[in-house]
Amino acid sequence: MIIKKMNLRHLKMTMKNPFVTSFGSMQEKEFFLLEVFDEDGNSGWGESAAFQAPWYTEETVQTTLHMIRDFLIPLLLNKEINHPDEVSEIFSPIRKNNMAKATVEGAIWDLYAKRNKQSLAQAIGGVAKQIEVGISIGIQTNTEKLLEVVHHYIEEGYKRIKLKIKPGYDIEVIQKLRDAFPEVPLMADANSAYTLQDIELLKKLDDYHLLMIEQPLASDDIVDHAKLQKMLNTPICLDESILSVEDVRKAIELGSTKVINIKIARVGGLTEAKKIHDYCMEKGIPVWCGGMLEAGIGRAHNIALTTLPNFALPGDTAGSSHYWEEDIISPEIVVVDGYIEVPKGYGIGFEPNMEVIERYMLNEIVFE
Ligand SMILES: O=C(O)CCC(=O)c1ccccc1C(=O)O
Ligand SMILES: [Mg+2]
Repeated sequence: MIIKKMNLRHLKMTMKNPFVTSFGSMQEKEFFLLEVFDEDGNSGWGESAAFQAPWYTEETVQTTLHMIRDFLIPLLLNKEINHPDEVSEIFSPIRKNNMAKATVEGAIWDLYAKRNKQSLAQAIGGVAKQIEVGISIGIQTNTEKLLEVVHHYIEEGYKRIKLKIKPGYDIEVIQKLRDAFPEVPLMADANSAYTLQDIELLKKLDDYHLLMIEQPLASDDIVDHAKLQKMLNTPICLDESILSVEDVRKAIELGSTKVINIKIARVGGLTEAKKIHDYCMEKGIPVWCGGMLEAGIGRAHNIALTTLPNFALPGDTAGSSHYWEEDIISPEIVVVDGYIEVPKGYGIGFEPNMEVIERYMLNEIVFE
């Protein structure tokens, strides 16, 4: 296929509720939708994940624009591509900026699947017809509110609860949750809020049979995580520390992790995400699909990824209505009894809703 044209739309949406982590609160979500066209007029869609501020990784909305517009698009426009796996090769002269790369690669994957009259899940080798999902709950103003929110999501059927923690909002909160819901599959995500100095506190996590503790230590660390894992029974899951399959290899060799959170954006695209999946499967390490508070296009890519066989644990891909008054795709993504049905249509299997997209659009750039 030849990439004839690309359309970069900048959107701004407001989430129903602020999402609070150890770094602060966010409610506005700005992102890009990239639509790529081939020589026959087929089109594929990708969504960018970086936030306005660089609190999760170093990328931002503005660095995404800079990278896509000034580096990545010029490398692909009017080029012939036989398979989306070639895209990461073509992007290899550009270091990191994984979220920008994943936006473009995601659009190429959707286009490729559509041209081949396959669903995106089929195109990457996925097998599941439905996927199991959990929910990630931000830090709440008080424990009563948290218990109420958790109760609500358990009633809705979500398969596991992930709780954001930070120093001062951890053991006591987990204790109260466990008292209220002794059996619920529960995990905690620290987004790098602790150090090895907190070892005594972290060891107490072992009392609450958590499924795992996600990214307790620094966002670029795998050495201290290995030391910590030796002192904990609770499995460590790495998120921020993993940017590539090479990172995964090193973390597993060191014993830093027993589970991997795969985010397409953080690892630079579906091709790398699949490599990580395959490597972990070979090593007996289960994986699950993380989230970046995506709108519908990004969410659809996550669903396709989660159909691969080693996605053994529920991910963070909650339904559209958990985040948005109105999502940018039709139909919206719905969760029934903790499951999402994998769409059978070609590509991502959801239609971009142009009316809604135009309503939230700030700006549009066409490249041809
Ligand atoms: O609901 C989602 O999309 C995932 C929520 C989540 O946990 C998260 C949201 C924003 C940034 C980082 C993380 C994370 O997994 O650490
Ligand atoms: Mg995380």
